[in-house]
Amino acid sequence: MSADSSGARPQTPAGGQNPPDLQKSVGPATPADLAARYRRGDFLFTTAQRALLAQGTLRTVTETDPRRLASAIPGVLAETGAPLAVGVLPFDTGPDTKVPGHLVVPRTVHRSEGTSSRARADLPAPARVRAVPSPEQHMANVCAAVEALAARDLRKAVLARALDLEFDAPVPAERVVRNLAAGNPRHFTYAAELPGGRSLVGATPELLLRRTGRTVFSSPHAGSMPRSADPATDRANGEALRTSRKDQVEHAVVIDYLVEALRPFCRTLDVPAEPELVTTPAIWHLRTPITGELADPDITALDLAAALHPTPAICGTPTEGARELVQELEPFDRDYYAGAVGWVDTTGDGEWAVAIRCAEIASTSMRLYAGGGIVPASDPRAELDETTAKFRTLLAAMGLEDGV
Ligand SMILES: C=C(O[C@H]1C=CC=C(C(=O)O)[C@@H]1O)C(=O)O
Repeated sequence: MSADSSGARPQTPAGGQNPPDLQKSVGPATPADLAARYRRGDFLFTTAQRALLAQGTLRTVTETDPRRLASAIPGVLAETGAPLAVGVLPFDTGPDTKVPGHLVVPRTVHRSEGTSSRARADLPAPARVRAVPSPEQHMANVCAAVEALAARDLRKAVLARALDLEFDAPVPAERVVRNLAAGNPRHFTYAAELPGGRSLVGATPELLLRRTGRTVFSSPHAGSMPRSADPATDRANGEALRTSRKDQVEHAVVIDYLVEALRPFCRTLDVPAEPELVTTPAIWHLRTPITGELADPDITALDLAAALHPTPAICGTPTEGARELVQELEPFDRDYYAGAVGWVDTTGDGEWAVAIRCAEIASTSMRLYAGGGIVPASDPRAELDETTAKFRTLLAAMGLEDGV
Protein backbone atom coordinates (compact mmCIF):
# COMPACT_ATOMS: atom_id res chain seq x y z
CA MET A 1 0.00 0.00 0.00
CA SER A 2 1.26 3.46 -0.62
CA ALA A 3 -0.09 6.55 1.08
CA ASP A 4 1.35 9.83 -0.15
CA SER A 5 0.39 13.21 1.01
CA SER A 6 0.59 16.26 -1.11
CA GLY A 7 0.05 19.96 -0.69
CA ALA A 8 1.42 22.35 1.89
CA ARG A 9 -1.22 21.92 4.58
CA PRO A 10 -0.27 19.56 7.46
CA GLN A 11 -2.21 16.33 7.59
CA THR A 12 -3.56 15.72 11.07
CA PRO A 13 -6.12 17.73 12.98
CA ALA A 14 -4.43 16.36 16.11
CA GLY A 15 -1.59 18.74 15.27
CA GLY A 16 -3.94 21.68 15.75
CA GLN A 17 -4.93 22.14 12.10
CA ASN A 18 -8.47 22.55 10.92
CA PRO A 19 -10.07 19.48 9.36
CA PRO A 20 -10.85 19.68 5.65
CA ASP A 21 -13.96 21.64 4.79
CA LEU A 22 -17.24 19.90 4.24
CA GLN A 23 -18.94 22.59 2.26
CA LYS A 24 -22.61 21.95 1.79
CA SER A 25 -23.39 24.18 -1.12
CA VAL A 26 -26.76 25.83 -0.69
CA GLY A 27 -28.62 28.57 -2.55
CA PRO A 28 -27.43 29.13 -6.08
CA ALA A 29 -25.16 26.07 -6.30
CA THR A 30 -27.16 23.37 -8.10
CA PRO A 31 -25.78 19.98 -9.18
CA ALA A 32 -25.28 21.50 -12.64
CA ASP A 33 -23.29 24.37 -11.06
CA LEU A 34 -21.00 21.83 -9.40
CA ALA A 35 -20.63 19.92 -12.68
CA ALA A 36 -19.69 23.25 -14.29
CA ARG A 37 -17.10 23.86 -11.56
CA TYR A 38 -15.38 20.52 -12.27
CA ARG A 39 -11.78 20.95 -13.41
CA ARG A 40 -9.37 18.17 -14.43
CA GLY A 41 -7.89 16.75 -11.24
CA ASP A 42 -11.19 17.04 -9.30
CA PHE A 43 -13.56 14.21 -8.48
CA LEU A 44 -17.21 14.55 -9.53
CA PHE A 45 -20.13 12.21 -8.86
CA THR A 46 -23.49 13.65 -9.87
CA THR A 47 -27.04 13.13 -11.03
CA ALA A 48 -29.36 16.03 -11.89
CA GLN A 49 -30.62 15.90 -8.28
CA ARG A 50 -27.44 15.48 -6.24
CA ALA A 51 -23.78 16.26 -6.73
CA LEU A 52 -20.51 15.69 -4.92
CA LEU A 53 -17.48 17.66 -6.09
CA ALA A 54 -14.20 16.95 -4.30
CA GLN A 55 -11.17 19.16 -4.89
CA GLY A 56 -7.52 19.11 -3.85
CA THR A 57 -5.56 16.25 -2.30
CA LEU A 58 -4.73 15.72 1.35
CA ARG A 59 -3.73 12.10 0.89
CA THR A 60 -3.58 9.55 -1.94
CA VAL A 61 -3.94 5.88 -1.03
CA THR A 62 -3.16 3.20 -3.65
CA GLU A 63 -3.38 -0.55 -3.16
CA THR A 64 -3.96 -3.49 -5.52
CA ASP A 65 -5.94 -5.54 -2.96
CA PRO A 66 -9.35 -3.82 -2.69
CA ARG A 67 -10.12 -5.38 0.70
CA ARG A 68 -6.89 -4.03 2.18
CA LEU A 69 -7.62 -0.67 0.60
CA ALA A 70 -11.10 -0.64 2.17
CA SER A 71 -9.80 -1.55 5.59
CA ALA A 72 -7.12 1.19 5.46
CA ILE A 73 -9.48 4.05 4.67
CA PRO A 74 -11.20 4.54 8.08
CA GLY A 75 -7.76 5.03 9.69
CA VAL A 76 -6.68 7.48 6.98
CA LEU A 77 -9.90 9.48 7.41
CA ALA A 78 -9.42 9.55 11.18
CA GLU A 79 -5.80 10.71 10.80
CA THR A 80 -6.60 13.47 8.36
CA GLY A 81 -9.89 14.53 9.96
CA ALA A 82 -11.44 14.41 6.47
CA PRO A 83 -15.13 13.60 6.02
CA LEU A 84 -14.72 11.20 3.09
CA ALA A 85 -12.49 9.56 0.49
CA VAL A 86 -13.21 9.32 -3.24
CA GLY A 87 -11.79 7.31 -6.09
CA VAL A 88 -11.72 4.27 -8.32
CA LEU A 89 -11.19 0.52 -8.23
CA PRO A 90 -9.77 -1.04 -11.43
CA PHE A 91 -11.53 -3.78 -13.39
CA ASP A 92 -8.92 -6.38 -12.45
CA THR A 93 -8.73 -6.81 -8.69
CA GLY A 94 -7.43 -10.40 -8.98
CA PRO A 95 -4.31 -11.62 -7.15
CA ASP A 96 -1.97 -10.85 -10.10
CA THR A 97 -3.25 -7.39 -10.94
CA LYS A 98 -0.77 -4.56 -11.40
CA VAL A 99 -3.46 -1.86 -11.48
CA PRO A 100 -4.16 -0.37 -8.04
CA GLY A 101 -7.31 0.98 -6.48
CA HIS A 102 -6.72 4.72 -6.29
CA LEU A 103 -8.38 6.73 -3.52
CA VAL A 104 -7.97 10.37 -2.67
CA VAL A 105 -8.76 12.15 0.56
CA PRO A 106 -9.78 15.52 -0.83
CA ARG A 107 -9.06 18.92 0.63
CA THR A 108 -12.53 20.30 -0.02
CA VAL A 109 -15.90 18.67 -0.54
CA HIS A 110 -18.91 20.45 -2.06
CA ARG A 111 -22.32 18.84 -2.04
CA SER A 112 -25.47 20.08 -3.66
CA GLU A 113 -29.09 18.98 -3.99
CA GLY A 114 -31.95 20.19 -6.17
CA THR A 115 -32.89 19.73 -9.77
CA SER A 116 -30.97 21.37 -12.52
CA SER A 117 -30.13 21.23 -16.17
CA ARG A 118 -27.52 23.01 -18.21
CA ALA A 119 -26.85 23.81 -21.84
CA ARG A 120 -24.33 21.74 -23.69
CA ALA A 121 -20.88 22.99 -24.65
CA ASP A 122 -19.26 22.61 -28.10
CA LEU A 123 -16.27 20.33 -28.49
CA PRO A 124 -13.61 20.01 -31.19
CA ALA A 125 -13.87 17.03 -33.56
CA PRO A 126 -11.19 14.35 -33.29
CA ALA A 127 -8.47 14.33 -35.97
CA ARG A 128 -8.33 10.53 -36.00
CA VAL A 129 -10.55 7.67 -34.77
CA ARG A 130 -9.53 4.01 -34.55
CA ALA A 131 -11.56 0.99 -33.41
CA VAL A 132 -9.62 -1.46 -31.18
CA PRO A 133 -10.11 -4.21 -32.23
CA SER A 134 -11.76 -3.72 -35.64
CA PRO A 135 -15.54 -4.39 -35.72
CA GLU A 136 -14.86 -7.64 -37.65
CA GLN A 137 -12.36 -8.80 -35.04
CA HIS A 138 -14.83 -7.98 -32.22
CA MET A 139 -17.39 -10.25 -33.91
CA ALA A 140 -14.72 -12.97 -34.23
CA ASN A 141 -13.97 -12.51 -30.51
CA VAL A 142 -17.66 -12.98 -29.70
CA CYS A 143 -17.65 -16.28 -31.66
CA ALA A 144 -14.49 -17.37 -29.82
CA ALA A 145 -16.09 -16.44 -26.49
CA VAL A 146 -19.24 -18.45 -27.26
CA GLU A 147 -17.07 -21.50 -28.04
CA ALA A 148 -14.98 -20.98 -24.89
CA LEU A 149 -18.09 -20.77 -22.69
CA ALA A 150 -18.95 -24.34 -23.64
CA ALA A 151 -15.36 -25.64 -23.60
CA ARG A 152 -14.54 -24.10 -20.20
CA ASP A 153 -17.90 -24.48 -18.52
CA LEU A 154 -18.51 -20.73 -18.12
CA ARG A 155 -22.03 -19.24 -17.93
CA LYS A 156 -21.12 -15.77 -19.18
CA ALA A 157 -18.21 -13.49 -20.14
CA VAL A 158 -18.34 -9.77 -20.88
CA LEU A 159 -16.34 -8.70 -23.95
CA ALA A 160 -15.45 -5.09 -24.65
CA ARG A 161 -13.99 -3.05 -27.46
CA ALA A 162 -12.52 0.46 -27.55
CA LEU A 163 -12.51 3.57 -29.74
CA ASP A 164 -9.34 5.66 -29.71
CA LEU A 165 -9.88 9.34 -30.49
CA GLU A 166 -6.94 11.65 -31.16
CA PHE A 167 -7.19 15.43 -31.15
CA ASP A 168 -4.89 18.20 -32.33
CA ALA A 169 -5.12 19.93 -28.92
CA PRO A 170 -5.66 18.89 -25.28
CA VAL A 171 -9.07 17.28 -24.72
CA PRO A 172 -11.34 19.74 -22.85
CA ALA A 173 -12.35 17.20 -20.17
CA GLU A 174 -14.42 19.83 -18.35
CA ARG A 175 -16.74 20.24 -21.35
CA VAL A 176 -17.04 16.48 -21.90
CA VAL A 177 -18.11 16.09 -18.25
CA ARG A 178 -20.59 18.99 -18.43
CA ASN A 179 -22.16 17.47 -21.53
CA LEU A 180 -22.34 14.01 -19.96
CA ALA A 181 -24.16 15.50 -16.95
CA ALA A 182 -26.52 17.52 -19.18
CA GLY A 183 -27.30 14.52 -21.40
CA ASN A 184 -27.74 11.86 -18.67
CA PRO A 185 -29.66 13.60 -15.84
CA ARG A 186 -31.04 10.37 -14.30
CA HIS A 187 -27.69 8.59 -14.22
CA PHE A 188 -24.34 8.97 -12.48
CA THR A 189 -21.96 11.28 -14.28
CA TYR A 190 -18.49 10.82 -12.85
CA ALA A 191 -14.96 12.07 -13.27
CA ALA A 192 -11.97 10.78 -11.33
CA GLU A 193 -8.22 11.18 -11.47
CA LEU A 194 -6.19 8.10 -12.37
CA PRO A 195 -2.51 7.36 -11.74
CA GLY A 196 -0.28 9.04 -14.32
CA GLY A 197 -2.37 12.18 -14.73
CA ARG A 198 -5.14 10.54 -16.75
CA SER A 199 -8.85 11.07 -16.04
CA LEU A 200 -11.77 8.66 -16.18
CA VAL A 201 -15.05 10.29 -17.24
CA GLY A 202 -18.41 8.69 -17.89
CA ALA A 203 -22.14 8.49 -17.24
CA THR A 204 -23.30 5.12 -15.91
CA PRO A 205 -26.81 3.90 -15.14
CA GLU A 206 -25.51 1.12 -12.90
CA LEU A 207 -25.05 1.47 -9.13
CA LEU A 208 -22.90 -1.30 -7.69
CA LEU A 209 -24.14 -0.29 -4.27
CA ARG A 210 -25.22 2.53 -2.00
CA ARG A 211 -24.88 2.16 1.77
CA THR A 212 -27.05 4.47 3.88
CA GLY A 213 -26.78 3.44 7.54
CA ARG A 214 -27.79 -0.18 7.69
CA THR A 215 -29.49 -0.13 4.28
CA VAL A 216 -27.63 -1.38 1.23
CA PHE A 217 -29.05 -0.88 -2.25
CA SER A 218 -27.75 -2.27 -5.53
CA SER A 219 -29.17 -1.77 -9.02
CA PRO A 220 -27.53 -4.29 -11.35
CA HIS A 221 -28.11 -3.80 -15.08
CA ALA A 222 -27.63 -6.59 -17.62
CA GLY A 223 -29.41 -7.25 -20.90
CA SER A 224 -29.43 -4.47 -23.49
CA MET A 225 -31.06 -3.30 -26.69
CA PRO A 226 -30.25 -0.07 -28.61
CA ARG A 227 -32.67 2.89 -28.44
CA SER A 228 -34.01 4.18 -31.76
CA ALA A 229 -34.93 7.69 -32.91
CA ASP A 230 -38.06 6.17 -34.47
CA PRO A 231 -40.65 5.79 -31.65
CA ALA A 232 -42.22 2.59 -33.04
CA THR A 233 -38.83 0.89 -33.50
CA ASP A 234 -37.77 2.12 -30.08
CA ARG A 235 -40.85 0.61 -28.40
CA ALA A 236 -40.35 -2.64 -30.33
CA ASN A 237 -36.71 -2.82 -29.18
CA GLY A 238 -37.81 -2.42 -25.54
CA GLU A 239 -40.44 -5.11 -25.93
CA ALA A 240 -37.95 -7.43 -27.65
CA LEU A 241 -35.59 -7.01 -24.69
CA ARG A 242 -38.34 -7.67 -22.14
CA THR A 243 -39.20 -10.98 -23.78
CA SER A 244 -35.69 -12.05 -24.84
CA ARG A 245 -34.76 -15.41 -23.34
CA LYS A 246 -31.07 -14.76 -24.03
CA ASP A 247 -31.16 -11.45 -22.11
CA GLN A 248 -33.08 -12.97 -19.21
CA VAL A 249 -30.33 -15.59 -18.85
CA GLU A 250 -27.66 -12.88 -19.10
CA HIS A 251 -29.47 -10.89 -16.39
CA ALA A 252 -30.17 -13.82 -14.07
CA VAL A 253 -26.46 -14.70 -13.91
CA VAL A 254 -25.79 -11.24 -12.42
CA ILE A 255 -28.64 -11.39 -9.90
CA ASP A 256 -27.64 -14.89 -8.72
CA TYR A 257 -24.09 -13.65 -8.14
CA LEU A 258 -25.15 -10.51 -6.27
CA VAL A 259 -27.59 -12.32 -4.03
CA GLU A 260 -24.88 -14.83 -3.13
CA ALA A 261 -22.30 -12.07 -2.56
CA LEU A 262 -24.64 -9.87 -0.48
CA ARG A 263 -26.23 -12.59 1.63
CA PRO A 264 -23.34 -13.01 4.12
CA PHE A 265 -23.50 -9.26 4.86
CA CYS A 266 -27.29 -8.89 5.15
CA ARG A 267 -29.96 -9.75 7.71
CA THR A 268 -32.66 -9.30 5.09
CA LEU A 269 -32.53 -9.10 1.32
CA ASP A 270 -35.36 -7.97 -0.94
CA VAL A 271 -34.98 -9.21 -4.53
CA PRO A 272 -37.85 -8.68 -6.99
CA ALA A 273 -38.76 -11.84 -8.91
CA GLU A 274 -38.61 -10.14 -12.33
CA PRO A 275 -36.28 -7.50 -13.75
CA GLU A 276 -37.71 -4.17 -14.87
CA LEU A 277 -37.23 -2.48 -18.23
CA VAL A 278 -35.35 0.85 -17.98
CA THR A 279 -33.72 3.26 -20.41
CA THR A 280 -30.72 5.49 -20.82
CA PRO A 281 -30.74 7.97 -23.74
CA ALA A 282 -28.81 5.32 -25.75
CA ILE A 283 -29.90 1.90 -24.45
CA TRP A 284 -32.77 -0.20 -23.11
CA HIS A 285 -31.72 -2.32 -20.13
CA LEU A 286 -33.04 -4.94 -17.75
CA ARG A 287 -32.38 -4.03 -14.12
CA THR A 288 -33.29 -5.51 -10.73
CA PRO A 289 -33.23 -3.17 -7.70
CA ILE A 290 -31.97 -5.13 -4.65
CA THR A 291 -32.32 -3.83 -1.07
CA GLY A 292 -30.77 -5.37 2.05
CA GLU A 293 -30.33 -4.64 5.71
CA LEU A 294 -26.74 -5.00 6.88
CA ALA A 295 -26.09 -7.42 9.74
CA ASP A 296 -22.90 -5.59 10.79
CA PRO A 297 -23.09 -1.77 10.75
CA ASP A 298 -19.26 -1.55 10.68
CA ILE A 299 -19.11 -2.86 7.09
CA THR A 300 -18.45 0.22 4.96
CA ALA A 301 -19.62 1.00 1.44
CA LEU A 302 -16.05 0.42 0.25
CA ASP A 303 -15.85 -2.97 2.05
CA LEU A 304 -18.99 -3.94 0.16
CA ALA A 305 -17.67 -2.64 -3.17
CA ALA A 306 -14.47 -4.68 -2.65
CA ALA A 307 -16.56 -7.79 -1.91
CA LEU A 308 -19.03 -7.43 -4.81
CA HIS A 309 -16.71 -6.26 -7.61
CA PRO A 310 -16.34 -7.55 -10.34
CA THR A 311 -19.94 -8.67 -10.90
CA PRO A 312 -20.93 -10.71 -13.97
CA ALA A 313 -22.39 -7.48 -15.44
CA ILE A 314 -18.83 -6.51 -16.39
CA CYS A 315 -16.75 -9.71 -16.00
CA GLY A 316 -18.68 -12.98 -16.15
CA THR A 317 -19.29 -16.21 -14.24
CA PRO A 318 -17.39 -17.93 -12.71
CA THR A 319 -15.32 -14.81 -12.09
CA GLU A 320 -11.79 -16.21 -12.50
CA GLY A 321 -12.48 -18.16 -15.70
CA ALA A 322 -14.36 -15.22 -17.23
CA ARG A 323 -11.59 -12.76 -16.33
CA GLU A 324 -9.01 -15.04 -17.96
CA LEU A 325 -11.08 -15.29 -21.13
CA VAL A 326 -11.56 -11.51 -21.26
CA GLN A 327 -7.80 -11.00 -20.91
CA GLU A 328 -7.10 -13.55 -23.66
CA LEU A 329 -9.56 -12.07 -26.16
CA GLU A 330 -9.44 -8.31 -25.60
CA PRO A 331 -6.39 -6.63 -27.19
CA PHE A 332 -6.01 -4.06 -24.37
CA ASP A 333 -5.90 -3.76 -20.60
CA ARG A 334 -9.16 -2.42 -19.25
CA ASP A 335 -7.43 -0.49 -16.45
CA TYR A 336 -10.31 1.36 -14.78
CA TYR A 337 -13.02 0.71 -17.39
CA ALA A 338 -15.52 -1.71 -15.79
CA GLY A 339 -14.07 -0.92 -12.38
CA ALA A 340 -15.95 0.99 -9.71
CA VAL A 341 -16.06 4.71 -8.96
CA GLY A 342 -17.41 6.39 -5.86
CA TRP A 343 -16.95 7.63 -2.32
CA VAL A 344 -17.04 6.45 1.29
CA ASP A 345 -17.39 8.64 4.37
CA THR A 346 -16.41 8.40 8.05
CA THR A 347 -19.73 6.74 8.96
CA GLY A 348 -19.16 4.03 6.31
CA ASP A 349 -21.88 5.37 4.03
CA GLY A 350 -21.08 5.77 0.38
CA GLU A 351 -21.94 5.08 -3.24
CA TRP A 352 -19.98 3.02 -5.78
CA ALA A 353 -21.08 2.98 -9.40
CA VAL A 354 -19.99 0.55 -12.11
CA ALA A 355 -17.48 2.46 -14.26
CA ILE A 356 -19.02 1.87 -17.69
CA ARG A 357 -20.12 4.23 -20.54
CA CYS A 358 -16.80 5.94 -20.02
CA ALA A 359 -13.56 7.15 -21.53
CA GLU A 360 -10.05 7.48 -20.24
CA ILE A 361 -8.63 10.89 -21.17
CA ALA A 362 -4.90 11.45 -21.61
CA SER A 363 -3.62 14.80 -22.85
CA THR A 364 -4.67 14.95 -26.51
CA SER A 365 -6.35 11.56 -26.77
CA MET A 366 -9.16 9.57 -25.28
CA ARG A 367 -10.11 5.89 -25.27
CA LEU A 368 -13.83 5.04 -25.14
CA TYR A 369 -14.94 1.60 -23.94
CA ALA A 370 -18.09 -0.46 -24.47
CA GLY A 371 -18.78 -4.09 -23.66
CA GLY A 372 -21.57 -6.61 -23.61
CA GLY A 373 -22.40 -9.86 -21.86
CA ILE A 374 -21.78 -12.98 -23.96
CA VAL A 375 -23.86 -16.08 -23.22
CA PRO A 376 -24.24 -19.24 -25.34
CA ALA A 377 -27.10 -17.70 -27.37
CA SER A 378 -25.21 -14.47 -28.26
CA ASP A 379 -25.15 -13.35 -31.89
CA PRO A 380 -21.90 -11.60 -33.04
CA ARG A 381 -23.65 -8.94 -35.17
CA ALA A 382 -26.11 -8.06 -32.39
CA GLU A 383 -23.24 -7.85 -29.88
CA LEU A 384 -21.32 -5.50 -32.19
CA ASP A 385 -24.43 -3.30 -32.58
CA GLU A 386 -24.93 -3.26 -28.82
CA THR A 387 -21.40 -1.94 -28.21
CA THR A 388 -21.91 0.64 -30.99
CA ALA A 389 -25.04 1.86 -29.17
CA LYS A 390 -23.19 1.92 -25.83
CA PHE A 391 -20.48 4.19 -27.31
CA ARG A 392 -23.24 6.74 -27.98
CA THR A 393 -23.26 7.91 -24.35
CA LEU A 394 -19.76 9.31 -24.78
CA LEU A 395 -20.03 10.16 -28.48
CA ALA A 396 -23.18 12.24 -27.87
CA ALA A 397 -21.33 14.16 -25.12
CA MET A 398 -18.57 14.85 -27.70
CA GLY A 399 -21.11 16.10 -30.22
CA LEU A 400 -20.33 13.07 -32.41
CA GLU A 401 -22.70 10.48 -33.74
CA ASP A 402 -22.19 6.98 -35.09
CA GLY A 403 -19.88 6.40 -37.99
CA VAL A 404 -16.73 7.60 -36.27
C1 LIG B 1 -20.27 -3.79 -19.91
C2 LIG B 1 -21.13 -2.80 -20.18
O1 LIG B 1 -22.45 -2.86 -19.83
C3 LIG B 1 -22.91 -3.83 -18.88
C4 LIG B 1 -24.01 -3.19 -18.12
C5 LIG B 1 -25.32 -3.26 -18.53
C6 LIG B 1 -25.67 -4.14 -19.58
C7 LIG B 1 -24.76 -4.98 -20.11
C8 LIG B 1 -25.13 -5.95 -21.18
O2 LIG B 1 -26.33 -6.03 -21.52
O3 LIG B 1 -24.26 -6.61 -21.74
C9 LIG B 1 -23.38 -5.09 -19.59
O4 LIG B 1 -23.41 -6.17 -18.70
C10 LIG B 1 -20.73 -1.59 -20.88
O5 LIG B 1 -21.55 -0.69 -21.05
O6 LIG B 1 -19.54 -1.47 -21.26
